[in-house]
Amino acid sequence: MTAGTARASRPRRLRRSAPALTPWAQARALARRLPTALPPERIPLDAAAGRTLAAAVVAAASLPGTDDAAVDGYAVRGIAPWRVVGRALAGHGGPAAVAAGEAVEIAAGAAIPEGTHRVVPYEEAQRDGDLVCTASVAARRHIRGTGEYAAAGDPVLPTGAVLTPAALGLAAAVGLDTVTVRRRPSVRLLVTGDEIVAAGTPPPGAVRDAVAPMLAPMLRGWGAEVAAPRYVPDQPAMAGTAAIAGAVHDAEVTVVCGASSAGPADGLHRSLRLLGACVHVDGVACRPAERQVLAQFGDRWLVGLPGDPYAALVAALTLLEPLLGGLAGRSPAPAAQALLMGDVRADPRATRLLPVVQQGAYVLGHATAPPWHLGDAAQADALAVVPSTWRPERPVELLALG
Ligand SMILES: Nc1nc2c(c(=O)[nH]1)N[C@H]1C(S)=C(S)[C@@H](COP(=O)(O)OP(=O)(O)OC[C@H]3O[C@@H](n4cnc5c(N)ncnc54)[C@H](O)[C@@H]3O)O[C@H]1N2
Ligand code: MOO
Repeated sequence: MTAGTARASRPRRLRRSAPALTPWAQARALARRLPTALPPERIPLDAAAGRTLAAAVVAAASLPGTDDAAVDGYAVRGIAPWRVVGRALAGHGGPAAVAAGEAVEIAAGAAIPEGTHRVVPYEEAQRDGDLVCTASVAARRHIRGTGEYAAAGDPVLPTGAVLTPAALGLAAAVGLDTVTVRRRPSVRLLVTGDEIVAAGTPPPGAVRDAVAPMLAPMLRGWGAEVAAPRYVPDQPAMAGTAAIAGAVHDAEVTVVCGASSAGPADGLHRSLRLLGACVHVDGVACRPAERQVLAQFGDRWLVGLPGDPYAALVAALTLLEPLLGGLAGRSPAPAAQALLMGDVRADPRATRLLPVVQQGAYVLGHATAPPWHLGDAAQADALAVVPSTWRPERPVELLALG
């Protein structure tokens, strides 16, 4: 078992009485900082979307690879008028050099013949037989210099960056077929509760699982490899402990939904004690989703989410998103901020997380969102983080809903 060394990360021993709550921002920071990034692997570009770079992308080729035309037109040398002596098409070469008073009709992307100093775009050129001239005295040369955007050997994307579609295009543009990324963390979700059904219309007394359908795509969006959820009964209690032991063995991150409170069927804490977990966070000072858990078994992690679906969403954004970011070695993105309008008040004892809708430069929040209902979150653009000290004129941080 690896215990954190910093004071803030020292694990708390599980107690029967209510443990002290970790402040929301501190819980997030711990989840981000405690894990060690997974090992790197080299993979093809077409498998790398959404992965995190474990090494900078370094240009193998200069971009552009040669001085080339930025527009279609005439590459010219000397003073107008110019006599057109040939054509240069991209990928096909053309006249290697021209003399003063000569021009080459050129396609965008074609290497410019030696000696030409400017490309006159078609729309600025007047052609008459072999001759071409221009009335434009524009200073733009319309020539891209070799390595103007990247020289071979230049880093073009830093370690920790997420490979977006544009980033993959850039890696290809500088001549790469593979990239070095972090291995994806594997995640197993355990959905607890005798009342929970995985599919169909729930009969009276049963509750349809709302958490696995919500969490699986979020986890994939955060770069995880997500195994099929397992449904775990509350009874017998050992079933939960065995399910957790199995999941911790199989996956880097185990997520337990429900059973995090102190009710008669809520066995998570008992299982953690039996399995010798190192508990870093046991309750977070936020509304909703106070009952969240972050625990460690060696290099394996467990996050406990409250069963109520909106509270589970809040807890996933509080602990799971930064934990997966830490395991993937991802550089934290700067937090989006906005001014918050609506009938909202801070809670003096906790950070509130509210679904908000974008309204121009502002976001609009509702006074409360009940922990058990996803109605507002399902139509929200983000969750706003409302600290206990918040005042209406202060911008709030926004958490993207994926
Ligand atoms: N004495 C107290 N009791 C409770 C408190 C409290 O402060 N004092 N807090 C309540 C709150 S708030 C929450 S949240 C729950 C957290 O409890 P658990 O994490 O143990 O969750 P469960 O009891 O298993 O379930 C709570 C609720 O959510 C429904 N649920 C569970 N899983 C799912 C799912 N996958 N999909 C949809 N709905 C789910 C479940 O049926 C319950 O209604 O503790 C309270 N108790
Ligand atoms: O505290 Mo519960 O975790 O909000 O719904």
